[in-house]
Amino acid sequence: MTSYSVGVQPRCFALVPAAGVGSRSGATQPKQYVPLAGRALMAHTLAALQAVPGLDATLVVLSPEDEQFEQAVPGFAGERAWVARCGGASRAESVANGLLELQARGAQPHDWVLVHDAARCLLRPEWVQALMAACADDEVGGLLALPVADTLKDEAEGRVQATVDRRGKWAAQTPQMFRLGLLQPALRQVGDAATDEASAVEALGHRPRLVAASLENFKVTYPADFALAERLLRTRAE
Ligand SMILES: Nc1ccn([C@@H]2O[C@H](COP(=O)(O)OP(=O)(O)OP(=O)(O)O)[C@@H](O)[C@H]2O)c(=O)n1
Ligand SMILES: C[C@](O)(CO)[C@H](O)COP(=O)(O)O
Repeated sequence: MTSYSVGVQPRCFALVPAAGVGSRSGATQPKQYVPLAGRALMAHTLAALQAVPGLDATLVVLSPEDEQFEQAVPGFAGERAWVARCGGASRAESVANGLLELQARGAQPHDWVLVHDAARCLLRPEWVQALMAACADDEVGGLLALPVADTLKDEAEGRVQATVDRRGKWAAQTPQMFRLGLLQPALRQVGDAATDEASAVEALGHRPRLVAASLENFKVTYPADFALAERLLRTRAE
């Protein structure tokens, strides 16, 4: 594979896919705009990323039909905070379109891209820093993740088919951090089949690094997740 370790200092960009509709959330608007602890869910996510030292810029990828962002996250856009309404029909397409936007803004193949779900609003800057430190000298890159703590079941028609050996199993979170020059061809090859960036990179034969994060870095997905996220955000603010 291409060796990026010698020569120019890579830059680090955050790319936040935020073009989903939140169909599982039960909300009447895209879940990234649901108010939590005084501001839109996604405003918490972006504030955490903006507090990470060493991130050169953050790009938010919105749906082309989005009319809410500027009101929901006032004052976001700036020199190091970019917004593009180039979201696609799937998360993978939104990320791929975001990578093209980063390129158009000068990102180079050796630069790092940290893809983070807008819906993971409990992110802490120190977890991102831990990922960046772990991947800085890595050829491939890596992701935040959590070793599975529950017993895992395989299901068929509402009944247990089998108990799955959970040893060595991790639940993938975000950010997921890869070089632009690796992630772009990986997503191009795998397309919508990739539910995360790591699986696209894995499909090219690489083994991303796993960096342990926290249960708190969960993705708001189902109706009950909003109340949990709000409680945690309010506790942090105390
Ligand atoms: N076409 C899409 C679909 C998803 N996302 C983003 O990808 C992240 C993780 O996806 P998920 O939790 O699945 O969000 P939704 O697709 O909005 O939710 P659902 O699958 O319940 O509809 C979210 O921040 C979401 O906005 C995106 O940018 N473009
Ligand atoms: C990328 C991700 O957050 C890793 O857990 C997750 O796969 C995204 O959610 P989706 O439901 O697959 O879109």
